[in-house]
Amino acid sequence: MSDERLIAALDFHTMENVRSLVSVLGDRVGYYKVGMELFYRVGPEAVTWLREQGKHVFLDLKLHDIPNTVAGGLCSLMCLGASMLNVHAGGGYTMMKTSADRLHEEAARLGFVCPKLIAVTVLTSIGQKDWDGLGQALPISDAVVRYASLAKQAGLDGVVASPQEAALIRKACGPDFLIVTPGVRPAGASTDDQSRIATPAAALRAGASHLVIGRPIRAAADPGAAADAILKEMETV
Ligand SMILES: O=c1ccn([C@@H]2O[C@H](COP(=O)(O)O)[C@@H](O)[C@H]2O)c(=O)[nH]1
Repeated sequence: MSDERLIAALDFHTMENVRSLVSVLGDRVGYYKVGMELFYRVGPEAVTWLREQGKHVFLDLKLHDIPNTVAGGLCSLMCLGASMLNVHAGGGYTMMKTSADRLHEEAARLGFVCPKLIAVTVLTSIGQKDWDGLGQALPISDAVVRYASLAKQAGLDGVVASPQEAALIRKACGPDFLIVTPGVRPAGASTDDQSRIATPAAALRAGASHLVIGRPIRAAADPGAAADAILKEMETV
């Protein structure tokens, strides 16, 4: 059976690819991530089709705009039935608070189950060189914890962060806060464009609640076997 701590990223641009991978993975995976590549090409069908297959969906569109615009966008996306939506914490406390408040109000008004709302802290592709180029004053890990604490104060359910910051976030934000970690790579796998990475077991041990894994499964010669190996490693934690 599936382990709902594993979220498989469907970074495809056709539904044919989606249907094929979901069929190969079968009951192993119950939670999928729909991101920009798929949603911008295919649209809402990507989410509604997965929901019809009984899968949970993290709709990872990383909204980043002024408070009213992000809140309105989230209320529109909520109608698709995803279990989790996200915004960029860099939009600030007011944007996150307005978003969380409006999403809860709209869900109550429509009688929907409110999706979890999480905030992207510092992208897992950002390494020290990129960070320095942005002229940031704080170390990456301090900035991530600061964003996570702001997200919690604003009423969000959790954050997206690298597994390397999971332990610090867990300490700062408590046991119920969602810590969704991309940048997860089985030992020896290609890092691709990710910078702040850890293995599945290390991410869970550090306190991640969910692991987002794309290419290590999707691009494997045998995606079913790759998912089985990851799930087996996750079972050890
Ligand atoms: O900081 C972030 C936020 C989101 N992502 C997304 O997660 C997956 C990771 O895919 P891999 O193939 O396992 O690298 C991808 O869809 C990203 O958009 C992230 O990597 N980092």
